[in-house]
Amino acid sequence: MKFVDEAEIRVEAGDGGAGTVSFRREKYVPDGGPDGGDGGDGGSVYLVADENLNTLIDYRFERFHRAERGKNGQSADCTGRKGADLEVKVPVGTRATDTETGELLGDLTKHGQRLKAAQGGYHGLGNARFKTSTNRAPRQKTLGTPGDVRMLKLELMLLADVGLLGMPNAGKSTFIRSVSAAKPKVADYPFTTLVPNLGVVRLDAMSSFVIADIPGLIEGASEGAGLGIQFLKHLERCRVLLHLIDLMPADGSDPVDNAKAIVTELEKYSPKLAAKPRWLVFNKVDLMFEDEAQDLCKKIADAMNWEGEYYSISAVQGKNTKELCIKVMDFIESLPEDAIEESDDEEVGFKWDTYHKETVENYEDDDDFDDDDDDDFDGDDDDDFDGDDDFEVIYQK
Ligand SMILES: Nc1nc2c(ncn2[C@@H]2O[C@H](COP(=O)(O)OP(=O)(O)OP(=O)(O)O)[C@@H](O)[C@H]2O)c(=O)[nH]1
Ligand SMILES: [Mg+2]
Repeated sequence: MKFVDEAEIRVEAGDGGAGTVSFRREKYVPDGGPDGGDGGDGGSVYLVADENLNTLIDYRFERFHRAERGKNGQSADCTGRKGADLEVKVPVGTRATDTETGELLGDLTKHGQRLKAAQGGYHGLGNARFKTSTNRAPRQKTLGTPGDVRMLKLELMLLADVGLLGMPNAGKSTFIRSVSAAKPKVADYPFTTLVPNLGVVRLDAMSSFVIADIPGLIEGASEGAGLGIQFLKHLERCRVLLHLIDLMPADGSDPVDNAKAIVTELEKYSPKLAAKPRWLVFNKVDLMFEDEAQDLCKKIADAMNWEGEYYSISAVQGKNTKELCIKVMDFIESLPEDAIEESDDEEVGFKWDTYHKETVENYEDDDDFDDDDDDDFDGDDDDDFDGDDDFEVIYQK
């Protein structure tokens, strides 16, 4: 399953600093010559691929990125300092496009790869540069050129490594909430989840995987019951499926029947999908005593003639969930690289969880997006030819 994560950002390179007009003024040096220094170049903005990042979500909040402006030249032939470059870190796999021209800037495919997204302005010249034999006291200077300003679309294709499968209310969304930062809605009625959700499970700085939560399946889904099987197509590219089974369904249904129904629907949908590595995950062990739960899990697995892996967890209490994720990670890492199928599958609109959505909405609501009250960064007053600081600006620290 391919999820598309995307964000639109504005990058502004720094303007070049202006040259200055100045004359040497010193005791006992009458009519000192011109000594106005050049300005410094403006800083450029670079996109840098960083394998520690998994998503572009942060760039939905931090939308404006500006490199430092070059300082103006000063008297006594002092050249202005160059503006610092700004590095915008993005996950490996990010593609950047200029939204105005549609130009593809490039794909960042390797850790550490740098892509210049906006060129800094060139410095202006000070009056010392204009001194000639005929003009000993030039009053010319030039301004620096403005830095590039671009709107960029960043896109990241994410491949879900793990897919969650199960009846409504099995606890799929609860599970993804407990193991990742994703916060899809959880409720005790069927079909709470209506669109796929994605979570990134991070075990440590070096290992993480992407997990997809899809709406529940019910018996007859292949004939259109419930929400049907349309969402199963999102699991086709996963490397392992976790089939969640509610040990004690609130509607009194039999967990064995429920589990078998899911397998039947899966087979009807696609034998290929049904043949994928699939593990049974018995959920809600907190509802009974430990040994009772273990007996029941075994009973269900036997009734299904299950010979593969099975685990028991409590998604709500986070019991055994970490252990399960470690097993999943080990399994994924043990697969040969070429087991990853490339697909030109249609893209799936990516839904971040409600938590992120609400945060974005609140952010937009409180309307201080173009508040420039904290603009004390522009202390260097003179020749600041872009007076339009209507944006929240992220500065290089
Ligand atoms: N006791 C207990 N309840 C759980 C556990 N996991 C989930 N639940 C409850 O089961 C109900 C359904 O959970 P969801 O996570 O929404 O289930 P789902 O599989 O995502 O359901 P759909 O989105 O409708 O397909 C909620 O009331 C959860 O609080 C668990 O480990 N123990
Ligand atoms: Mg759900």
